[in-house]
Amino acid sequence: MALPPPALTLTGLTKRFGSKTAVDDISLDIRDGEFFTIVGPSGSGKSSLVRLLAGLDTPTTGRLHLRGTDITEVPANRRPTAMVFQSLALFDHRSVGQNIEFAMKMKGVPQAERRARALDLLRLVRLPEDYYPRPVTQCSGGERQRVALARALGSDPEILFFDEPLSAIDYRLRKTLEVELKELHQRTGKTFIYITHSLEEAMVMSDRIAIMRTGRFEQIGTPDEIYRRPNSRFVASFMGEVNILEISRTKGTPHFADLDLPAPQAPGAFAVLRPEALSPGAGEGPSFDALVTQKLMLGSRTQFHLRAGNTALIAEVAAGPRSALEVGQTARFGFDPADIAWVDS
Ligand SMILES: Nc1ncnc2c1ncn2[C@@H]1O[C@H](COP(=O)(O)OP(=O)(O)OP(=O)(O)O)[C@@H](O)[C@H]1O
Repeated sequence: MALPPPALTLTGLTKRFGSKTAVDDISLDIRDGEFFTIVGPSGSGKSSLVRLLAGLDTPTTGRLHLRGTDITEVPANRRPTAMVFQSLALFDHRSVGQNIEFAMKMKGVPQAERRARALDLLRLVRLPEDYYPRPVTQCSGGERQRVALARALGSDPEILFFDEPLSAIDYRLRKTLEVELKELHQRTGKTFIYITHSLEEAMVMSDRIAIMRTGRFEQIGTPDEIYRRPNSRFVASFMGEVNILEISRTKGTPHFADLDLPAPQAPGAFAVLRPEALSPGAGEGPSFDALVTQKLMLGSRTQFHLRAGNTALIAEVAAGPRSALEVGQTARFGFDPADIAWVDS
C-alpha cells in the first residue's frame, strides 16, 4: 500500500543568525495527521525551527515542502497553517465569537456561515454555545486557551503549530488541557506540531517526539522509544529522575560503578535505569544490598532514595506491601538487565 505523502518535508533546513546556527541542517518527514512534538532546553532552536515551518521566517539554506509542493518562500498568511502561542494573543476587546471568526472574516466568509462555524468550533473545544457573545476578558485561563484553539482552527488549517501553549498554566489545568489537546487532535485528524520544554507533556500527547539540542535532533522516536531507549544521557536527562550509572571496566570486568555486579554486554559506557525498573527483592537479574536514605510518597507510587556502596540510586515502587521499607533499613534491590538502556555519551 502506498504511503500518503508527508504533510511536511524538511530538507537540510538551516537558520543562522550571524555566527549563531539556531537550526542546523535538519531533514525530516512529518506525516499527515501526525502529532509531532519537539522537546528541548531553552536556546536549543525549537522556536527558530517552528518559525521556519510556519512561514514566520525563511531559512538561510534548505527547503520545505508541504505535500510535495515547495513552500520555502511562501509567507505564513498564504500557508494552510495556524499557530497557537503561549501568550494567547487573543483580542481582549472582542467577544469569544469575534475572536474565533477572525480568520474567516479576513477570508470573506459570510456572517451567517462564520457564526455557524464558530458555534461548531466552540463545541469542538468543549465550550458552551452561550460563550459566543462573551468578552474574552470574562473567560478563565483554561477557557481562553480553548478560545485560542478554536480561533486557530477557524481558518481550517491543515497543520497547527503550538509554541509552548501550556507553559504558563498551572499543573492541574495543564494536565486537563493535555488530554483535551490529544482528543482534539484525534477528532480533527489534522497535523499537530508542538514544541515544549517538557518531555512529560510530550509523552502524553505525541505520536513522535524529537529531542532537540543545539539546532539538531539528538533522537526521534515514539514516546515509548524515547522513554525506554534514550540514545544519550542528554535525552535520558529529560526523563526526570533517572539512574545514570557509569560503567567501570577495571579488573577486566565491567561493574556498575561501585556495585560489584556483572554487567551484560555493554556497547556503551553509561547504563540508564528508570526508577520503576529497580525494585525491592532479588529476582532472576542482578541484585544488591542498598540502604534506604529517603522515602517519598508520590501518591500511587513511593520513591526510595538508596545508597549502595558509594552509588546513589532511585527506585519507585507501586504503593502497597512492597513499599513498606523505611529509612535506615537495608534491603536487597534487583532489576532486569533488559530494562537498561546503554548510552555512549
Ligand atoms: N532573531 C534572532 N537573532 C539572533 N539570535 C537568535 C534570534 N532568534 C534566536 N536566536 C538564537 O538562536 C538560538 C535558538 O533560539 P530559539 O529561540 O530558537 O530557542 P528555543 O529552543 O526556542 O528556546 P526557548 O525554549 O527559550 O524559547 C539561541 O541561541 C538564540 O539566542
